[in-house]
Amino acid sequence: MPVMIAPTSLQKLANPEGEIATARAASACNTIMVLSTSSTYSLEEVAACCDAIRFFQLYIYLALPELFSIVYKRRDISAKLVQRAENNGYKAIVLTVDSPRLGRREADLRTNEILFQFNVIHEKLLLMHPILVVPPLKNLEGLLPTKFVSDEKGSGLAALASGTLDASFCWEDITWLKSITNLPILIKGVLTREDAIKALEVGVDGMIISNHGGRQLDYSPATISVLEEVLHFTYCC
Ligand SMILES: Cc1cc2nc3c(=O)[nH]c(=O)nc-3n(C[C@H](O)[C@H](O)[C@H](O)COP(=O)(O)O)c2cc1C
Repeated sequence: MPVMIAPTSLQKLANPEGEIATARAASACNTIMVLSTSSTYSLEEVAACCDAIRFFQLYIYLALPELFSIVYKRRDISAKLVQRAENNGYKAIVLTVDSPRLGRREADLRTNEILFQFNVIHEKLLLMHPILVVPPLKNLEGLLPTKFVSDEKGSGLAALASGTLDASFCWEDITWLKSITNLPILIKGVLTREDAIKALEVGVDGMIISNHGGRQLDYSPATISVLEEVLHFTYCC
């Protein structure tokens, strides 16, 4: 069965129905939908609007450093998301492991985008900074502070990611993830044979070979060029 990954909140800028439209299309085409943590419709809303088989894509969170002087891990946030996915009939967790940091977003740097709104949209700010204002990330309402303001320069999106995503998440943490859910766990972002071996050792149920669109780490190999290496290994096991 084909799998469709709904890319996130930015989708809503192109289509006001965002992931709801993707979910309906997935139902109609008998396709599995993977809903992003960062979706603009909540995982409950998406579950209520379609009978497609749905997986939930998970990021692992930190507290925002702007509001807490010490950065600390917020596994509780990820755990709550996993619980909600389970309660709402999602059939697997897709753990994204390839974007501990965002890439150098040159378009953001060029436009000197200075402000990024997290969970809040102010019309006035939209007029001042029409380049990128991300719509509210509904899955995180009540779990993370609602407002995030980036540094004066650079990509607000990259600042948000480095301030909220836990770049220290490692193989041992998959044991933790497995301990909090009975859902199968897929990891998204495997690109090497070594990582595929490690993934099986820690007990993941599936892998998505991906370089996140080639837009995070510089010099990531093209997915097609590593496919054979990873698949060959998997078939051999
Ligand atoms: C606008 C946009 C938003 C994305 N958001 C997410 C996301 O929230 N979570 C995620 O795991 N991947 C996200 N991705 C990456 C895609 O899921 C996917 O990995 C990428 O388009 C490359 O496709 P591939 O994985 O088939 O190589 C996003 C991609 C784009 C273009």
